[in-house]
Amino acid sequence: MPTIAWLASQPCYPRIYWRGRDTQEEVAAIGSCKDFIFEDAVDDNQLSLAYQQQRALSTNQDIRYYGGVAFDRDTDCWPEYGKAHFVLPRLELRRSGHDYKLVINLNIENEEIEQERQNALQALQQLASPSPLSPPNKIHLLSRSDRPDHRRWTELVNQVTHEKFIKQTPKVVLSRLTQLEINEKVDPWMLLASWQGRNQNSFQFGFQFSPDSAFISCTPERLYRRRQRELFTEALAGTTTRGLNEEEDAMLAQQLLDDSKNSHENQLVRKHIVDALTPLSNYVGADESPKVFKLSHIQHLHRAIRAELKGGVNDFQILQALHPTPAVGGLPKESAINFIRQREGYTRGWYAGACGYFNKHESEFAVAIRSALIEPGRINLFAGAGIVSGSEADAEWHELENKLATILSILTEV
Ligand SMILES: C=C(O[C@H]1C=CC=C(C(=O)O)[C@@H]1O)C(=O)O
Ligand SMILES: [Mg+2]
Repeated sequence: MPTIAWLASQPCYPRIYWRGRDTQEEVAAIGSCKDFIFEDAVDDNQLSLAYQQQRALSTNQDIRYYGGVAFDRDTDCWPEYGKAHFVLPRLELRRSGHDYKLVINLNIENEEIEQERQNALQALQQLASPSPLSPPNKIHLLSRSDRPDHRRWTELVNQVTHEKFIKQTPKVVLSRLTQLEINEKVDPWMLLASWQGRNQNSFQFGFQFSPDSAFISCTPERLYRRRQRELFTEALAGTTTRGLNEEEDAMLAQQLLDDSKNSHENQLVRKHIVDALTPLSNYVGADESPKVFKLSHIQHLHRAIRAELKGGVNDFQILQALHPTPAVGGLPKESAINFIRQREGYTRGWYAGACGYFNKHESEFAVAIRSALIEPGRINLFAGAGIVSGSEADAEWHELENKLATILSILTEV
């Protein structure tokens, strides 16, 4: 039985799913032992403080807090998701290859231990036997709307690429919300399982805090993975489509590698990440030349980056330094984010946020792009594109479409 089907069969919330990109591990978590939601603006220092307090309560090395941080913590947020939301799950099923481990968390901070033991037992007794996920149905689309629409998108791209603006702000990653109105029920876990089938080399995760809303993502992009003091991150930016045959595919990949606009898009991310990590690290190394990262409908430029962190550097300093990277925000960070905040015309919420987990020895976060927010009667899809000098509005609009191609091909007849 796939772990994701087990998760979808359980009657409790939150339901959380996490699968790393190149780790063999998969996690399904249900219920919460502790829940930390930040509805008001919260910076990394406040998050760090809350985390240190939690960490001081237990010496258990296995404890993980799963959750996410919104793209922009200074604007409105989605209800339930907040500006940041982390959960110490009640139960976790962790699979590593053929090994399964069931983790049960008890919160004995305020509760009587006997009461908390009862709560945990109850959660175990409530576990339902899993049933297979039903095969995906194509949705009947009532309508589709895009925000910004094509006309507004063109204006925005022209504003960013205007000589005067781009001199000060060389990159802004503009994005679009595509809303699909439907009148049937879509199972987010079924959708995520199908998405996972198409892009095995991506992260897959989902957060469902209540029955009516789920945020799922099948993203290729790692924000960072930390093992003790070793840090892995990357510059993933620059995009083209896949070819219809091997020859065409290789030609497109070569064109992507040779293209100056796409190279620039990627270089800016690489340079920024290296600069941001340097004060926190004893060593930072990044690929000189990019490689091509292939997904089912598109291919990206990719540079791997590795750092040896200085002693005492914590996850929140890493988050602060990296998030949002110029692969989803822009450069300089503040001016790009201001532009997005003022002009994009919708709330990104957790789209392009950072989702993953904290643990004492190893933490991992993905960048929540290629994502969807599933609500009753509506599927919200998100796509962004890095606007730099040389960007053309129509080509970038097309890039947004290409980024939605996989999920749209699962949802609708194409
Ligand atoms: C912001 C997104 O993609 C980023 C990641 C890879 C390539 C990108 C690009 O070529 O523009 C974007 O920077 C998205 O998919 O929503
Ligand atoms: Mg691009």
